Amino acid sequence: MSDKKLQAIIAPSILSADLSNLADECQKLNEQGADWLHIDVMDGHFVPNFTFGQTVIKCLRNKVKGFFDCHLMISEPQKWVKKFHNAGADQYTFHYEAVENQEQLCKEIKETGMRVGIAIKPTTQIEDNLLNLINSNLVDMILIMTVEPGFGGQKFMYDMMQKVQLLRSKYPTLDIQVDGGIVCENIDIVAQAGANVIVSGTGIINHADPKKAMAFMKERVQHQIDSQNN
Ligand SMILES: O=C(CO)[C@H](O)[C@H](O)COP(=O)(O)O
Ligand SMILES: [Fe+2]
Repeated sequence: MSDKKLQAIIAPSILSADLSNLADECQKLNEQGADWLHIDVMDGHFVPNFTFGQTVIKCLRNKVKGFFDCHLMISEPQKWVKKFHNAGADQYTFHYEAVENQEQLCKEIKETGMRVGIAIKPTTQIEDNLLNLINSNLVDMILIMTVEPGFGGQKFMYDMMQKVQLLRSKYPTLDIQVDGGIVCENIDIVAQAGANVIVSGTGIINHADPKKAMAFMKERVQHQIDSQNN
């Protein structure tokens, strides 16, 4: 992990897109400067909302290039690793709260070649077990939720920045993602806390100029990374 260089990554959440026209919407986001496409998978059980599953991702993969950053807000995420890999997912971010043996699941995801992400809800603290998983190099990214998972368009929770700061102080090159309520107006707060992977749904897609919003967010986050390293 130590020779890795931290990069600003902008990952618009397609949850806010016109879902009747998803492939075109994804292509448009790619052309407008998305680094990753953030795909929110919800099962109506782990969270009180439904979105799409691996069948939709497989269809998208046939038409859309780029990195599919899949955020699994589902119970029993261990049951879907191979299916999502076969569908074309590039990263499999499961919720820490949804599994008992996180280490085993990390290994199973790694074996497929997908990157491993672990998400934590606002009420979940960074406990020793999570740090041990990061220390074992089993985790590529930690997702600090800045809203309660389930819906787009919610209000950003400022107090989650303590978790981002804690992780960044311990792991200078770990990918730390933030997700929920992030807009151009609060990008400096997440950047200063140490997040480098930015998910934004309504903040980008409902912006008058999504290309400009992504470029602005990226510049602010990269500026913060560069100023920390100099
Ligand atoms: O995981 C999510 C919700 O659970 C979404 O990724 C997130 O809410 C993005 O939408 P917005 O930027 O509008 O808050
Ligand atoms: Fe998400």
